[in-house]
Amino acid sequence: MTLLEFKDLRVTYRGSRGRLPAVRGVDLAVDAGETLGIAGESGCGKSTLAMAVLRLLPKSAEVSGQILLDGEDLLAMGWGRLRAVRWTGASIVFQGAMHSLNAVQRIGRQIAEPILVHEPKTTPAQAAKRAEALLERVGLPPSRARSFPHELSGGQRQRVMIAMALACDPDLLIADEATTALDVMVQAQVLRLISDLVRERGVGLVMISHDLSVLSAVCDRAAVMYAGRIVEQGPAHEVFAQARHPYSAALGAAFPVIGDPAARMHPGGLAGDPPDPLRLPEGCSFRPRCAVAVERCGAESPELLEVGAARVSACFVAQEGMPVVG
Ligand SMILES: Nc1ncnc2c1ncn2[C@@H]1O[C@H](COP(=O)(O)OP(=O)(O)OP(=O)(O)O)[C@@H](O)[C@H]1O
Repeated sequence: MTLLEFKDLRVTYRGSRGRLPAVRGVDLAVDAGETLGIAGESGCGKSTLAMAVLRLLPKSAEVSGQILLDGEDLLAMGWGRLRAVRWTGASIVFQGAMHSLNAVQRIGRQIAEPILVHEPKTTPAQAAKRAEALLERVGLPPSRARSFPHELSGGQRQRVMIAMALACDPDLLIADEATTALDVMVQAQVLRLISDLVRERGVGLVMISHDLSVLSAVCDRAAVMYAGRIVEQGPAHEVFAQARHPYSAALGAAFPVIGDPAARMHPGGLAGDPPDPLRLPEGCSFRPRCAVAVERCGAESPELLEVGAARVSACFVAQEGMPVVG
């Protein structure tokens, strides 16, 4: 059953330099209990997509299309309904979310707060008990409920944010670079924790990262974004190990998993910079950085089309069945 669906989502920021198209027509679906990774370099529109789900974008953002959560359009609903959906329907953990904890409030109280707001029949004692159980589930001693944020390490605070995001049993969790600010060892532990928790609770997960190898380790499916569009989508390990778009291949090579034989399949890496969204090139947006571009790529923008079982790619070369690594 489809849990979350983006239908032709477009987000344009109005600014002093003009209108900046950050998301340019994204169609994407996540099933209940499924884990979807979204990969791409900085600036490709991943966070804009994530923020759009809970309507957290700044006023300068013009949004069109639909974002359906359980069939209900989040972009069309009133603020009252939206407040009810936040935390219970969908919740989000940001990069560096640990800095958004309230410095002068105990951890347990902060985790209990969304429970008390969204479940008015719950007593403060019951909410406190649930907060302790959640702390335990994210690998922290329940006694930490009495701690203040400054008494915890960065990794522990990020675990608290995950506990808080899951406090009201949402159907969907969005993790936007949720482990990027942590050191590598802690990153791996927190990633495993998120993946265990969503599977055990049947929560749908959208995990956003610039690192395709991270997503391939955690997610069922992966979508790769470039210049505001999805350019490839498929089973996560396949997108990483056998990319069907030259950008995914380069992204996979830029962050190879040490010791993974798949890492050797993509020589090269990621040279050059993504295009300025205000001055996108003619034809395919990736063409200026692409080693396998053909003449047509400079004239036409490729659609996202099927290139194999459960695989889609917006690349003319892949659509012709040719190798995407030069
Ligand atoms: N509030 C804003 N006003 C104007 N432009 C913005 C705003 N937020 C983001 N942008 C621009 O929109 C584009 C997409 O940004 P976004 O943050 O969604 O990308 P991202 O892939 O999440 O990158 P990062 O990983 O660096 O956050 C970029 O060109 C960015 O400069």
